[in-house]
Amino acid sequence: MSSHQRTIAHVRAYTVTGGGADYHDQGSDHWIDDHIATPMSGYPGYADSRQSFGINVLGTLMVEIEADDGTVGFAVSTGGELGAWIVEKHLVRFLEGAPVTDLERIWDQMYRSTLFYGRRGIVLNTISAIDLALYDLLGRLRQEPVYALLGGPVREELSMYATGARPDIAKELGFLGGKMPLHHGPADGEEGMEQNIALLADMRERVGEDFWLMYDCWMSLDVDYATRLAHRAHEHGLRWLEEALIPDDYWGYRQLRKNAPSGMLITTGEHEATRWGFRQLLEMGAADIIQPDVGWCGGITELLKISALADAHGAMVVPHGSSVYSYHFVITRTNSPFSEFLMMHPSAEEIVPMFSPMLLGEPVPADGTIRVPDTPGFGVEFNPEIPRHRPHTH
Ligand SMILES: C[C@H](O)[C@H](O)CC(=O)C(=O)O
Ligand SMILES: [Mg+2]
Repeated sequence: MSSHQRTIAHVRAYTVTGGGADYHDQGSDHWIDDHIATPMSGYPGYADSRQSFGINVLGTLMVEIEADDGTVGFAVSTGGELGAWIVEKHLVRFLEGAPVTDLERIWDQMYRSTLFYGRRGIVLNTISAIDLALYDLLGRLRQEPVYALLGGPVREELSMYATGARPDIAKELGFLGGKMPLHHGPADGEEGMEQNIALLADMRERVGEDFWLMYDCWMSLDVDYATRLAHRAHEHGLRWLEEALIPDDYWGYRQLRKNAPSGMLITTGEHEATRWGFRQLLEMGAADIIQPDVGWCGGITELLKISALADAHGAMVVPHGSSVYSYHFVITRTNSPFSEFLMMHPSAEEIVPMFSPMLLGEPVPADGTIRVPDTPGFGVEFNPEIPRHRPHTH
């Protein structure tokens, strides 16, 4: 029986804690929670740690989809118990009993039926996890890697940049660039600005002229501060300024892109979702690179549409994080020339798998490049030693 005749027999949703898809869910000594500037930095009680305001409250959502022959596909995203509830109590009705190849219809029904409480955020994370699990299932049924389902690779391997506290070590490890978290925003005044510039200058000194350095501002700035930072950082060869403003401020991004020094790229989009959100960014000329997260923007089904839109607007698509779920996509797109690797080692000094310890078989960069697994589906298994919990059933 060929895969289009197979149907979905069971859908199950689990929660998992401790790193993985909710990569902010780390120990307190991790670089990812070390006084990073955020939209909450103006509130003194929440400036030192992102966990203090709840960045890790969601946890990981794991969705498992079983076909009528017993083949199981799965995916993980950020979403935890809320996501599990949306799967089991609401969206499962569009899946069970349907042909496993009904990706477009299932996506459309999930999106339309949740419009009254969804459109982005946790609902789109959940829709993404289901869509990714369906792609994994389809790949397993057809015995093909997901990249083959998407039209095949346009290059042999992925070139990676590293996100973390140590671009100097990322350079030694062969990455093409290093993106650091910004530690100070408007609430830290001019002294904070000087510290931001001093860290960049120190890193530039360590890595030399040609290595890419970027700042990830995680939605923490305003247009004035971001413009001043961009011009100061330009003197130290900052390649791009990422997510400087809150995601809803499309007008601010448009202004910032106009204000930025020539040659500096303005990037954003990891907290944006769907073709309509990205249409807004692209039509307003708000970013040089868009950075959808395939686990949050609507899954592969939606990312294909976002990517086509970006291509027509002359913008690059460099997805945020997301490990294998991004890799299988990026390898098939000419307008996604490189990819992100989040350094999840606590001090960013060593390479560990991005969704560690949740996935088995997750590829890691060697000399700054990743070869995308050619095993069926996304090519990873859920680590059976990690406890998972099914909080709701249907
Ligand atoms: C480092 C950033 O603050 C965030 O944790 C990750 C991110 O935005 C990115 O990888 O991009
Ligand atoms: Mg970012």
